[in-house]
Amino acid sequence: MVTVHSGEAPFVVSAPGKVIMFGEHAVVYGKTAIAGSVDMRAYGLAAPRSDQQVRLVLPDIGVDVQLDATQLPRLAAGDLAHPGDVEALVGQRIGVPDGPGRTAVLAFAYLYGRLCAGSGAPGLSLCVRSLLPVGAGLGSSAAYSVVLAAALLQLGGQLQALGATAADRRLINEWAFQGEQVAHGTPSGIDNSVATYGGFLEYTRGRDPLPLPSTHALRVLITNTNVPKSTKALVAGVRALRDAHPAVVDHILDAIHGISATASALFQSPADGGALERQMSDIVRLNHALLSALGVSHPALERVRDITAARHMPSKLTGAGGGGCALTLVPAGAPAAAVAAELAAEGFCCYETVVGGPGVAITRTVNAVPVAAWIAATAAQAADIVAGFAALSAADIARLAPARG
Ligand SMILES: Nc1ncnc2c1ncn2[C@@H]1O[C@H](COP(=O)(O)OP(=O)(O)OP(=O)(O)O)[C@@H](O)[C@H]1O
Ligand SMILES: C[C@@](O)(CCO)CC(=O)[O-]
Ligand SMILES: [Mg+2]
Repeated sequence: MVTVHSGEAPFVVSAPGKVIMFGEHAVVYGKTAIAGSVDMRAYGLAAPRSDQQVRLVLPDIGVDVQLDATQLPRLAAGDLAHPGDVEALVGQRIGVPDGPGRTAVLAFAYLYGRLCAGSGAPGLSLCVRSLLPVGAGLGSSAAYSVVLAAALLQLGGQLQALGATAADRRLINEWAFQGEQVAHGTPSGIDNSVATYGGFLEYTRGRDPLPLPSTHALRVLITNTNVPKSTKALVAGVRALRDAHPAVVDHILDAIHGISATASALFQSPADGGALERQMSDIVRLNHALLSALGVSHPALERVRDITAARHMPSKLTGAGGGGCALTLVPAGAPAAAVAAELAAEGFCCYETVVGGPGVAITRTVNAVPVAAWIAATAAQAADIVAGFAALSAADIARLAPARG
């Protein structure tokens, strides 16, 4: 039987991962990138509690920590001025264990410290599960960060309408960006923006992300080459090439900007599906060729490209390159399953997904049934609501996603 903590009713927050469609690397130099949300999401169950205990459960990465809310320090804006500040302020104070979950716990403790800590701080149990692969370039850290920010803002009564208003989204995005900063230091902000707003975004550093009012949902195949990559090293490699050959590399970056501008116009155009697919195919091929010229492709990414090109499906690397993921456009009627099988036979992992789905969402009900009762019915053997949520199958977790608009 699932027990519910007293106080406010439990709620579920979810946020999508991202795929960069066009403009990676060039975005570092102030050029425009286009990214979209994928239909794989992170899901957080927030169960408010009245005993001032704070429990964070992250089953995907083996974290289950319980902290006394009065132990968690209240943090101020300047506390994230230097990398390592959060580590010093929070990590040592509350004794966060070393290991792969350390960053995730620190990001939570930082956001709780900024948004909730202090006298009368609310207690909660928060369990986050994700259907996104971790560290594969699909923005799992940003989806996690958006879930944290939205849950804590909701708990603190700072959202107007369960994250649905423009002001709510702006607030969630701002705080999620800070969560990403705890983890990464200097993220561009594109990942948390997509996880918050969903859909397609036009993103240029230093400007507000521009949601593209697209009516075209795109079917794509995302292939994880499973080749580990270092975003930092790849970005540094492009910088070294640009320093050595500015006159050449700046033209490549400008050309990539032109691709993003073309894509932005296409997403907003009333072009029919066929015309859109033809033009998108051209710019996918061009963008990959330009990224390859910048030295950020990899033999595994070229292999994905060759296999899909043979079936008339264009691919490009997505994210930093050097391994990680490739993005393949799936035109209507294309044999996606056959290509996915061929790619899987080479040891790659494929996900077919639709780009451009909903952003952050907070819900208190599942098909009109209160979250707690739905979890109780779905995970009947679990001892409490968090254990129930942790026990849900991936298919059940996916049922908590908002419907496409
Ligand atoms: N399911 C999850 N549970 C808890 N923490 C998670 C989860 N998914 C991601 N994270 C956090 O995000 C980190 C991985 O983020 P990282 O930025 O390295 O990869 P990514 O976001 O998947 O890829 P990219 O940033 O290149 O798109 C994890 O170490 C953890 O801190
Ligand atoms: C390579 C890059 O453009 C995208 C990595 O996902 C780096 C960045 O934008 O911070
Ligand atoms: Mg990330």
